[in-house]
This record gives sequence, C-alpha cells and structure tokens, in this order.
Amino acid sequence: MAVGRGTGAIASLIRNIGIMAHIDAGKTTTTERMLYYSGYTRALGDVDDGDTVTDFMAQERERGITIQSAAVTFDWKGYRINLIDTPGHVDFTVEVERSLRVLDGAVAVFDASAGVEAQTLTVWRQADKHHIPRICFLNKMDKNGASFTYAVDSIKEKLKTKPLLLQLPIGEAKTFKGLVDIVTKEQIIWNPASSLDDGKVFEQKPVTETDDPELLKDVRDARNALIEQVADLDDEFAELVLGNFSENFDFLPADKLQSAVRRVTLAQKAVPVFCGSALKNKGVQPLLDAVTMYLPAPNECSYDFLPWYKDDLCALAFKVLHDKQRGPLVFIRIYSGTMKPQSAVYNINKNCTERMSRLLLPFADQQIEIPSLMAGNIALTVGLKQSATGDTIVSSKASAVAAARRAGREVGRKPGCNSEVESLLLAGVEIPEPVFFCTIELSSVSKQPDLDNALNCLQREDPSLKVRIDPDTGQTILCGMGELHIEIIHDRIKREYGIETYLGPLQIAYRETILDSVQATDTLDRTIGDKRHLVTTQLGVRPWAGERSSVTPVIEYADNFMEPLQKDIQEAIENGINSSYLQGPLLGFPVQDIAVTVYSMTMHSETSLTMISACVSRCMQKALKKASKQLLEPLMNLEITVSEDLLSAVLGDLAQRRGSIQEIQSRQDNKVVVAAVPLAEMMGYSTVLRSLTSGSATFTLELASYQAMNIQEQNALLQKRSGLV
Ligand SMILES: Nc1nc2c(ncn2[C@@H]2O[C@H](COP(=O)(O)OP(=O)(O)OP(=O)(O)O)[C@@H](O)[C@H]2O)c(=O)[nH]1
Repeated sequence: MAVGRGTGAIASLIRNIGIMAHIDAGKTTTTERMLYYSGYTRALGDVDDGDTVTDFMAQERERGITIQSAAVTFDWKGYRINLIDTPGHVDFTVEVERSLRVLDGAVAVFDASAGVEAQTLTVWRQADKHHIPRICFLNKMDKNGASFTYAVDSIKEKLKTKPLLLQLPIGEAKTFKGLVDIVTKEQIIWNPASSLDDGKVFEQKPVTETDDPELLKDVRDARNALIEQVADLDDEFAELVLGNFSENFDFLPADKLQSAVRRVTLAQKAVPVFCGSALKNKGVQPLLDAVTMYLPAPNECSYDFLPWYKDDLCALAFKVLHDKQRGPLVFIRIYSGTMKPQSAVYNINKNCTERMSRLLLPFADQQIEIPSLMAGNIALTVGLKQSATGDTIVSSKASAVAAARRAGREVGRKPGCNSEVESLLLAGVEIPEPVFFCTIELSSVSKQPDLDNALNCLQREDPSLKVRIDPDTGQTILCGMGELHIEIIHDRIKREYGIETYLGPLQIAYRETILDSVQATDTLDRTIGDKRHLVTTQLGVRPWAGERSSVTPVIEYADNFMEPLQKDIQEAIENGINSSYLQGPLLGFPVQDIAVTVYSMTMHSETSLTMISACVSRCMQKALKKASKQLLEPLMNLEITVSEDLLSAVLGDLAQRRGSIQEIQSRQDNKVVVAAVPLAEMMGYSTVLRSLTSGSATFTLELASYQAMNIQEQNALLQKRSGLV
C-alpha cells in the first residue's frame, strides 16, 4: 500500500475533503473510482451489487444508501487525501454537519440530468455556514437527459453562486466520451479500445484547428469567458491580464490561471465546475487533480483557536465507532501539535484524562497502524473510552489551562470550576431536536443491562439519537430524526449487539407553549437532619416572541432582585427553571418560546442549592399549569419531484394532508412541488408516494418549524392521549 507509515503527510500536501450530494447523485460510485485509480482497490466496487468499500455497514449495503460517514485515506500524485463520505439522506443531516466541521474543502456531486436537488441545497447551505471552499462535479453525463448547460444554470440560480467552467464535456448522454480542460485547452478522451474498460487509460492531447475546428472555437470562447470572470474576482490576476495579455488571452500561461482560480475558490468567490461519469469511468482522475489543485490544505485554513494552542495538541473527535474487539474507535482531526500512541490526552468536554493505545489511518473498514501523526491529519484512535462525537482533545489539563490563558480568559476564579476551560471547546455540532420517538421493549428483562450498554454506545456514535426514560411508565424511549433513523437504530441493536427488541408505534415529538402571562408563588419547607431548608420564590412566565423559536426559556430577574446575586444561587435558580420546561403541562412535551421573570426569593440561611432548584422548578410547573396552553406540531418542508403526468395525483393526495403548496417548479421533464405539511400527516408517506407514482417520484422532508395546532386538532389529540377515544 502506498500510504506512508511515518508521521502522516505534511500539512501542505494534505487535502481533507468531503463529498456532498443529493441521494443517488453518485457519491459512493465517485468515491469508489477515486480509491480504484489511486491504487487502493484492485477491483471496481459497484453500489448496485452491494460491494463498495465505503458503504461498509451491512444496512448500507442492503439499502444502497450511505449512512455513516466513513473516513478514507488515500494518496494521489504525492498528496494525501482524507475523504469523509457524507450521507445524503435528510434523516442524517447531523452526520453531514459533523463531517463538515472537520473538512477543509468539499466536492459537490450532482446528477447532471437533475441539476441542484433539495438535499444538495441543504448541504450547500451547511457548507456555507462552515465557510468551506467547494468544487462541483457534474456526474452522470452519460445518462439520458444529462445536460451540462442545464446543470450549470441550476447551480447559478439555486445555489446563488458563480460557477467557473474549467471543463467542457465532449458529447452528452449516449455520446459522452470525454472532456476538454479549458485551462490547458487539452482534450481527454477515454480509450474505447481498451479491453478492460475501467477508465485507467485515456488519451490527452491539445484540441487543434485541424482535428475539430468547432470544438476549438468553443474552447477558446469558454477560456476567454473564464479569464474575464476570474479577472473580475481577483485583482492580482486582473493586473496580470491587463498588463501582458490584454491583446490575446491565448498566451496566458495555464499555471497563472490555475493559481488565480485557486485563490478565488479558497476565498469562496466562485466555484470551479468539472464533469464526468463515475459509473462509466470518465472524469474521475481530472477531478482528483482538481481536488489537489483547487481545494485548500489544512495550513491554508484559519481557525480562531489555533494561536491559543501554539504547538500543543488540539484535536476534535468527530466520529465514534464501536468495535467488538477493540472497543470504541474515535476518529480525530488534528488541528495543531502531534499525536502519539501510548500517550495520555485530556478531553475538555468530559474533563477527564484518557489513555490512547493505538493510532491508525482509516481505510474504510481496514486500518493501518502509525507511530505518530501531525497537525492537519485525520486518524483513528483506539483506547479512548469516554470521548464522544464533538469532543475537544488536548494533551493535558495544564495545556488546556494555558490555552485558556492565552485566549484571554480568566481561569481558576473558583476552585473546581471548569467553565473557562470549557469555553475553549471547538464549536460542537448543532444537533437538531428529534421529531419522532417510540418506546423500545425487550422480550426478556434480563437483557436490560445489555440494551442500556448498546444504547449508550449508539448515542456516543450518534448524538442525534436521544434516549430517555418515561417518568410515568419507566419505559425506555428512543427519540430520532426520522422513521428511517429509528428503524436503522433498531436494526443495529439486533445485528451489532444481538439484542431482540420491539418498537412501539412511532409518535411525533410535539412541543407546548403558553398564550398569556401568569405568576406563581411557592414555598418549600423541609428539615433534613438538623438543617431546615426553607425557601419561598415568586416568578412569572409569559409568551416570548423572539426572532427564532427556542426551547430554552429566556430568564430575567426583577430589578433589585437579591443584589448582589451570588453566582451559585443564580445557577441553582436557573437549574430549577431548566429542569421544569422540558415536561410541559399538557402532554409532557418541552415548552418553547417562553420568558421567565424571577421576582423574589427569600430563604433560611441553611437552605441548600438543591432545595432552591426544587422550589423554583415546582413554582415554574405551577405557573405553566395556570397559563392558557397551546400544543405545537412539527411543520415540515416537503419537496417532491414527480413527472408531469402524475402531478395531479400527488397534489390531490397532499390536499388531504393539510399540506400548503408553496411553489411548483419545472425541472426538465419533471415538476418539483415545494410544500409545507404537518409531520403528523406524513407518517408512512414514502409507501403512499411509491404506490401513487409506481416508485417514480422522490421526496425530501425537513423540519421547518413548530406551528400551533388548531383547537379541534389539539382537543382530538389530547383526548386520544388520555385514552378517551
Ligand atoms: N448513469 C449513471 N449512473 C450512475 C453514475 N454514477 C452513479 N450512478 C448510479 O446512481 C445510483 C446511485 O449511486 P451511488 O453512488 O450509490 O449514489 P450516492 O450518492 O452514494 O447515494 P446515497 O449513498 O444513497 O446518497 C446507482 O445506481 C449508480 O449505479 C453515472 O455516472 N452515470
């Protein structure tokens, strides 16, 4: 194998990239081809045969979709490429967010016959949020209906970005046979005569007047347009062009244009576009060249926190896998310093020191042992037992404290308080609230400890899975992002942990809110041992109409409230508030969009902080019960792609689901319906849509907001829940 066994690659030769796309655009196929051409696999994997390297989990093979982000390392022409395969299904956007956090650049893969599809838009926005430079790959150029121009226009319009056409296809759909590199004016034709049609052999030669005058004209026009476009975006390049080449762009050296394209790509002013057909083995090698040429190296990315660590270790755990023999395997991205096996590291989130036994380079489901690894690399560690997805890892607590000091934070104000060090955490992954939940039951109670262990492991791997115990029934509840998400968790419990479980019916995670302002007073008086805990508090709750809906309440204090307010008492009060809004008064769902004002608090000097929290929590519950209450239901953004002849059937069905149609767009021969529909109406929708359209339509579903239910629906739900109907 070509991977070095040293300390990993030096940062300028590393590319940490991800592939992002809509479901079925061809991420897995493209990844497989990359691994093949770089020499990592000897045979071409095929998603349709279920034998790809990156989709290594059994469920992924069966379902043909990518669920887990598997990190794969390979080398291409002297560069080390760490590739994180990001999932495309909307149930797994947390996986996408998590992998985007550790990427320096991304390749967006499109189906050239469909252009920009719903999920690409979502992931594109996430990549914008993380400021990740991108290049685009228009895949499936061989497919019926593939259109380079259509796909480029759709990138321009929908993604509101400036595509830089660095290639032109030669032929389209059935006639697609190669491409032209606009920068070098060379054509690349894959060898049809090769007996093994694996795309390894291709012919690369300049486009000439004699061979194909028409193509040469197209290439010249495209190159001139590209030069003008780049000159508009990059002053250094504009000066060069105007100074020496304004008469004739033909003489402008390719490397000058490449450097300028690189600068505008890294500055995210524009996005280079490439094309090909992964399935037909065309265009992937130039795409790999483009990854090394146009996407940034780790040392070209700036991170606010780097100066705090100087050369000390700073790393982020971005993925946990559980291995039966070796225990948890934690994927780490190293931002600064060096990592060595057989050493201790400090986890800031968990405030604990852990020992790492081995350090491995990830190659899908195989790993290669390495003696140390430098900044910029991605590695797999063995031995970390506490670390979970999203944790920040440094060399020692002392190093974290030193970094906190450099960051200008005041450390050690209060003994035992870790919060200043915690503020050094690399921004964690935002986990959206789960919209579905269901009970999970065992056939035999004796297996409960095994199930608890399995759920703990699964939660460390996947923070979007939440597990809680129903306080009334004692049942274990799984909360997840979608039907498929929960189904896959269920499947994994059986396959990976050998535990047979039954799921209760899938239910929707509603929210609650209040409609008026109310106040409540409560007193708690308890004597424990020889101490009397006596506390009285008065507080008010009111609806909060802030810009964004939020489950965490806004907390305010009345003027002159206990001045000066001691920090530990304030924490106790806020703990009390925060423990009470999660169980709303109507059906026990979290209460959102409320503001709490604490008016007064009197207490006996011996009252403990726990009793203060308990009193505040009870008082909050009392106030929430007194208020007029409202149930909120998840409203989903739905996007359906359907052929024109089946459109009316789909719309007719949507009308019965309380759906409001926002837009119907045309996408080549298809219609795209954009609608908002309550989640309650979408249970089992994939089966319904499949039968309505004989499986030809596709849809994506994403949480938009929580909306108030009307009074009839609210009453019907309350009655159903209380067993009256
Ligand atoms: N015609 C054509 N089909 C392709 C091409 N690339 C991939 N496909 C097919 O498209 C389907 C989806 O390909 P995948 O590589 O699994 O796509 P993916 O984006 O990884 O899919 P998810 O993991 O489900 O998100 C498969 O049937 C592939 O054979 C291509 O270049 N041309």
